[in-house]
Amino acid sequence: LDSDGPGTSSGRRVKCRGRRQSLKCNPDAWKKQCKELLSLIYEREDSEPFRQPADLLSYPGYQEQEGESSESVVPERQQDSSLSEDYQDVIDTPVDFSTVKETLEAGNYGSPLEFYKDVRQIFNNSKAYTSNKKSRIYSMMLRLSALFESRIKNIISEYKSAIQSQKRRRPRYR
Ligand SMILES: Cc1ccc(C(=O)N2CCN(C(=O)NCC(F)(F)F)CC2)o1
Repeated sequence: LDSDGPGTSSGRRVKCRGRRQSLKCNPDAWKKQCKELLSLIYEREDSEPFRQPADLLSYPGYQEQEGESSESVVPERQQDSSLSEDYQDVIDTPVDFSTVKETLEAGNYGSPLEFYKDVRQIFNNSKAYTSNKKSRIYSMMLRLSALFESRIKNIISEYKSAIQSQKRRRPRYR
């Protein structure tokens, strides 16, 4: 992501002379691009487990129902050790796509790098929480992460070169 791209080391990036909106020079273009990427993620079924905060309530039957005898039949899923520990005990920084979406729409990300950091936390939490690399949710995360990484790298490199070309140009007096 750090490669400057052609023509930026020596002279000015003539591509960005005075036409910010249409070319790859608009340092604010990343916001719309990240919103579009987030919509694409929401369209994927793979994102379903990551669209709202994870907690054991989302797994009905994992909580002792009121008045249920202590020898309640354990749903067979509970035997999957990957879910036996409380999510909040394992994960220090819970984050899901609904919080990322809110932050982006509120304009509370200063750059696509901050957006990238939060989304990567979603994926890292899933890696940390699973104890079974074959679990369905983990495999959903892997597919979603591959899609995300393939799209975010261009958003970030365009943002970085827009910033670079902004630094080299003469200050414009409004
Ligand atoms: C078995 C396994 C391995 C890794 C994960 C994982 O990444 N989790 C835990 C479950 N989870 C939710 O509980 N999500 C909330 C709702 F409502 F979608 F279920 C998503 C995050 O889970």
